[in-house]
Amino acid sequence: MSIVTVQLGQCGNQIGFEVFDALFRDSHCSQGLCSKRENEAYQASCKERFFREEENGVPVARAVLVDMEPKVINQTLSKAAQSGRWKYGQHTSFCQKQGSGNNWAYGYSVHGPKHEESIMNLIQTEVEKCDSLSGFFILMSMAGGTGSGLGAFITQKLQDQYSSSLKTNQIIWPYGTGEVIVQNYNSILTLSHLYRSSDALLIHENDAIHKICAKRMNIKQISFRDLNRVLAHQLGSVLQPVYSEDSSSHYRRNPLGDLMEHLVPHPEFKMLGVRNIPQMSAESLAYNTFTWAGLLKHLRQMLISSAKMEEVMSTILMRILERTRAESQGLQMEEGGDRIAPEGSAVELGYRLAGAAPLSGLPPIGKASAHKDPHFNTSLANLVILRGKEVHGADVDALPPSSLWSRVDLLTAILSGRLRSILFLSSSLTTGFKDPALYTSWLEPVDAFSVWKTQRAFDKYEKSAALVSNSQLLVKPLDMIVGKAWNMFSSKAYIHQYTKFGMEEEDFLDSFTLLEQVVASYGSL
Ligand SMILES: Nc1nc2c(ncn2[C@@H]2O[C@H](COP(=O)(O)OP(=O)(O)OP(=O)(O)O)[C@@H](O)[C@H]2O)c(=O)[nH]1
Repeated sequence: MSIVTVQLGQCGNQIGFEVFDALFRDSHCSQGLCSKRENEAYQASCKERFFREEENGVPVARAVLVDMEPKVINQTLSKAAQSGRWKYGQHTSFCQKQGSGNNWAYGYSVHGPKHEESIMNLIQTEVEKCDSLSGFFILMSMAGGTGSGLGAFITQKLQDQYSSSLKTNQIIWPYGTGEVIVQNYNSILTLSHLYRSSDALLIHENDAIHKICAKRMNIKQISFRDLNRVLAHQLGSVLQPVYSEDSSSHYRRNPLGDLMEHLVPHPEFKMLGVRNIPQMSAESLAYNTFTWAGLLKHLRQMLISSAKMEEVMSTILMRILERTRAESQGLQMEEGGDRIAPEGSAVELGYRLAGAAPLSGLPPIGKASAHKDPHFNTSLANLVILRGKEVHGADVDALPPSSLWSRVDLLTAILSGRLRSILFLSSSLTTGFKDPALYTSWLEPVDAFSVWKTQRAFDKYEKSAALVSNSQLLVKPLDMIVGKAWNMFSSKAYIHQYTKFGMEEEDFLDSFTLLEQVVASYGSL
């Protein structure tokens, strides 16, 4: 079955190019470490999913490109054509002369209705070229204007027009430092709208990807292109063909359906995060060898410790700086000089840490995110995908105790007070990813955890492991974004920029309500 990808805005188009390039390069690389027959089957399956054949034999991406400015689309089309490996179709892009100026309302309420017909026609033409449609993969940022606003609009239209096809949105969470003052408004509007019309949100945080570029890839001057390559690798490690459970010679046929079946057991929970290892520079890779036990140990550690405190803290500090900057520019973000932050939210915590005055003013929001233990990450569903040499010997059920919890880990955990994690780990040295303590009580681990394996190696890695997780990992960043947007909304800052394009304050309130519910639902796992 095939996937039609819709790339929207600067971010969606730039990432889209890297994803198709990564998929193509991997499926044609000579280091698949498997038989020729197997490699051919893998290539054919990848092609069926993401590419169609054109008359001259050059594979064409099953994609539609949309932006309101021509520059990025032109660059994307020509980069693909110049690669000589694959290209985009001739009449698969739509662009205009003027972007959305980072205004979600402009993308959603102006560009959306105006260009709906043209964009939906392009998508329909692409759908008609698929023998069998698995669904739509929609790439966009959460915080700009076109990708986020128009992307939310188009996802809604896809839901109306193709209600029985799956829609997965890959969305980019903005840097916490804040590139644009209204990014939190755009973000909550995007998330709340997608929550209504999409089946799953595959979320990547720019901060987290940036960190991978700096620490694991050892890149000094990090560009969007670097970020996008890391992202494309992560997405490829999830989306490339994998054997089905009942057969180790046939690839799964329904890529989006299979993901959804294993990861989204309830429509209230549709935020998915991706982790994968190893991901490192070619130089480092040459000096490293990996065992399945070691890779699984690290993947499991990434899952159980939310370990996001430093990111949270830096975001809080940036928020305080942002606020100071806004105030010095005469922007009254909060009434009467009172510090108004959602009680229990990270912003409030930031004020407390900064020694600020007690809170006042607003009804609490995001309260439900007061987790039992802020360091522990409970999952609803996890999927581990293993690719490479001797994969059938990789045991996800029983990790050797020595590989689970090193002394350094233990010391770090004790120092950081992760008591529940320590107790949990010490009681579960042999239960791997199927430990009931990892999951919410209303799902049996056997239903909540899946593992897919394939011996065909991915990219340049002899062995690699990816984890797609529907868990509490994103609750903290979500709570922060909702809290920041609420702070601005309470003083009506910049609201006129949205209402002048037809939005109402009620729309914001609906978004807050929906996302509060999401935070509360994940918080109660
Ligand atoms: N990872 C990644 N993030 C990007 C890229 N380009 C932009 N972003 C992020 O996307 C957000 C801005 O969205 P854009 O896609 O640039 O905006 P747009 O959708 O084109 O909307 P307008 O510019 O308002 O027309 C910010 O959070 C950026 O950090 C990219 O190539 N890669």
